[in-house]
Amino acid sequence: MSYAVKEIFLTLQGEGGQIGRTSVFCRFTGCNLWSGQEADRKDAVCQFCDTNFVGMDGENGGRFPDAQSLANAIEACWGTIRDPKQRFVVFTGGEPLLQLDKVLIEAIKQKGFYIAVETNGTLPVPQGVDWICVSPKAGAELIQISGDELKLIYPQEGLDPHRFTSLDFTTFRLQPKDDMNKTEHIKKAIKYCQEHPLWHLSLQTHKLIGIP
Ligand SMILES: C[S@@+](CC[C@H](N)C(=O)[O-])C[C@H]1O[C@@H](n2cnc3c(N)ncnc32)[C@H](O)[C@@H]1O
Ligand SMILES: Nc1nc2[nH]cc(C(=O)O)c2c(=O)[nH]1
Ligand code: SF4
Ligand SMILES: [Mg+2]
Repeated sequence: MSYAVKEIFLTLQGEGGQIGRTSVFCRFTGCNLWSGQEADRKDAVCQFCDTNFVGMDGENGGRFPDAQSLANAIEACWGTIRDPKQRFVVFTGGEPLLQLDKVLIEAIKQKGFYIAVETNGTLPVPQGVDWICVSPKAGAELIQISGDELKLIYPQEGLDPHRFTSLDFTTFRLQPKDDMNKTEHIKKAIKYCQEHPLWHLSLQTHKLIGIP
């Protein structure tokens, strides 16, 4: 199978339980909850997306003919100066589970990478992923009901965080929705966490420090 990739870049994981960790981000093209076109946003299942996942024109993006060529590109992005024992890749998108498969996971594992995924939870995570972050979306059926973190964007109309607390996740995080009312959403998320301490606040720290 070939893989459509928007971009591959080195950064720090900005969100959630692996925050601050040097990471290669592999952002796949395409999503099942929005076309990525602004004209379609208001009719999309997921309407608050902060990401451009359309096309293959980003840094190191392109159509990779097979798992080996994509694994090689991810390895090259980690580079030779960084400790190979710390190799860490985050598969995101778009929706990575539309493309991330066992063959790619195996090729990446061969290179000694710890594998994390950021998913909307509408598709099952294949075996072999080391860190599963699920971010459910109002109006989309949740299929992946276990993982390392459930990261709920807050607030979402019609989504009560309580609905998820019996699921098999190690940690539960609320991430304030980044839009024109961000300040208000941060306040609301803080209040919710303080009243429901199962939930921990997750901030998008890469945006605070101006890295991708
Ligand atoms: C761009 S998504 C890609 C992965 C996957 N499609 C998903 O939704 O989880 C990466 C992360 O950013 C979060 N996110 C997207 N738009 C956001 C926004 N406006 N404010 C805060 N978090 C956002 C998502 O919920 C997800 O946790
Ligand atoms: N630095 C950084 N951390 C992130 N964590 C999740 C992200 C994503 O878009 O999936 C993201 C991102 O886009 N950049
Ligand atoms: S599901 Fe994820 S990638 Fe798709 S539109 Fe929503 S936040 Fe963006
Ligand atoms: Mg992002």
